[in-house]
Order: sequence, then C-alpha cells, then structure tokens
Amino acid sequence: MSALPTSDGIAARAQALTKAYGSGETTVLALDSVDVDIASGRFTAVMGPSGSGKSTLMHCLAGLDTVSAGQVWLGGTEITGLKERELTRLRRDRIGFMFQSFNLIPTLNAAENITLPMDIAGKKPDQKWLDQVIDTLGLRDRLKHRPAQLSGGQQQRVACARALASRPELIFADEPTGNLDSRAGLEVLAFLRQAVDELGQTVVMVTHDPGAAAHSDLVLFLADGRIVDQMEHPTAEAVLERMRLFPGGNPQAPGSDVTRGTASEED
Ligand SMILES: Nc1ncnc2c1ncn2[C@@H]1O[C@H](COP(=O)(O)OP(=O)(O)OP(=O)(O)O)[C@@H](O)[C@H]1O
Repeated sequence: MSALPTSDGIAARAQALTKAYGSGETTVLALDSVDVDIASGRFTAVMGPSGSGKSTLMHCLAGLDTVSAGQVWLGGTEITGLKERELTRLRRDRIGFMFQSFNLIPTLNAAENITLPMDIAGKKPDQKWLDQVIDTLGLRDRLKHRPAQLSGGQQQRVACARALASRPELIFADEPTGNLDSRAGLEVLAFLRQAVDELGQTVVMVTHDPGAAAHSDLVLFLADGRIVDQMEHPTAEAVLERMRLFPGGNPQAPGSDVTRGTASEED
C-alpha cells in the first residue's frame, strides 16, 4: 500500500484502473486502464452509453468491487490491496452512498433511518452537522414520518441525509433520480448541489440524464471502459449533443428522462 503523493484537493483517484469480468473467451473488459482524479468539493457526473462501465467505475472507486489491475486511492489512502475489514471501516468512515432504490427501513421513521448507519457503527452523530443537513434538505417536519408516509422525493432526501449524516468525505450517487418524477428528481439534484456548495461535500453521480448531469461541475464521459471526454460547466443541451456522438448512445431512447431536465430549466 502506498500513500498518495499529492492528495491535496483529490477525494479519490484511480490510476490504470482495469476491471475484467469473467475469464477466457467470455471476459468482459468493463474498465480499460482508467486514470481519473475526483476533485474535492466538486460535483462530478459520470455519463456514457449503457454498458460503458459507469457503475463499475463507481463501485471500484468506492471499494465496493475489487479491481483486476491498477490502483485506487480514497483521499490519501490506497484502497487496492486493503483487507475487507479495513475497507469496510474506511467506507463507513469516509463514504456516503445513494442508490436508485432508497433502501430505507420501512419500520423506522425518517430520523431513525438517517442515523441508522452511525447507530450500527456505534458512532454518535455530530448534532450540529446533522441539524444543518436536515434543515438544508427541508426534512425538519418529516422526521417522525415512516417511509410509507413520505413522497418519493422526500424518501430520496432522507436517503440523501443518511448519506451525509456521518459527514463523509465523498458521496457516491448511482442514478439517484432514476425512480423519481421530474419535480422530486430536481429537488434531489438541487440538494446534492447544495451539499457541495454549502456543506463542502464531494459528490460523484452516475446518470443517464443530461438534465441531471447539468447540475454537476464536471461531466466525465465513458465509452467502452475508457474516459473518452470531459466537460466543465455542462448544460443539458451540450451534454445531450455529446451523448449523441456515441454509437447507440442517444439518451432520448425510451426510458430516458432527458426531457424533464431540459424542460425544467425553461420553467
Ligand atoms: N458482475 C458482472 N459480471 C459480468 N459482467 C459484468 C458484471 N457487471 C458488469 N458487467 C459488464 O461490464 C460492463 C460495464 O458494466 P457497467 O454496469 O459498469 O456499465 P454501465 O455503464 O453502468 O451500464 P448501464 O448504464 O447500463 O447501467 C458491461 O458490459 C456489463 O455487462
């Protein structure tokens, strides 16, 4: 294990990250020698055609998946080669996760869901920080509600608060708006934006939606397991144009939510 020589301002880094699934003739190269730096205090979106390696990249950066070759650092710590126990602790202490399915516990109220990971870890929440997160996310008057008593957007905000509660260095969000209607999706994106701007968090989000990517500071474009392009200060239109350059990568295919992102900005 080696320390990262220049970890300043870098929340996560991959060098020559390669991930292959399967073996022999059925090998799939999901990531092909990817080099990437995720800057601290920024909102990075990851886009690319289906099967381009977005989720694999996120899972490898978060230490949820092993790598076939290359190195990954979280902050200044190399995680490739860490034992599962050390990795679990590091993930718990440094990373927040938001997935498309919110994974809220139905029998617990919002407040209990938000602090559950910390309760399991036997950690006391920093009450001042927690209050700030709850107020930023507008959840103050929903804390006693159970998930079934909340709208989809509110449930995702609870999942967002849960990801933020332990003040992780880095938040990974995998299609966090995928299951939401356009209004709820926009709310969640606005709150992720706020988490970066006002709470100083670092967010990495995988999305298919150019409208969602437009809320980020930087879009990384993946194709065939490689980062092939990036875009600073993205707009939904510019991202859509870039996505159209990918073979079969037209994000307006059925099931895509592009219309909501672009339409909402004209509201
Ligand atoms: N557990 C696995 N076993 C075998 N192949 C896998 C596995 N997970 C992913 N792959 C393959 O690796 C490649 C990249 O998958 P990945 O899920 O990272 O892509 P993605 O860009 O997130 O796709 P999508 O946008 O459809 O979610 C794909 O070809 C996929 O079929």
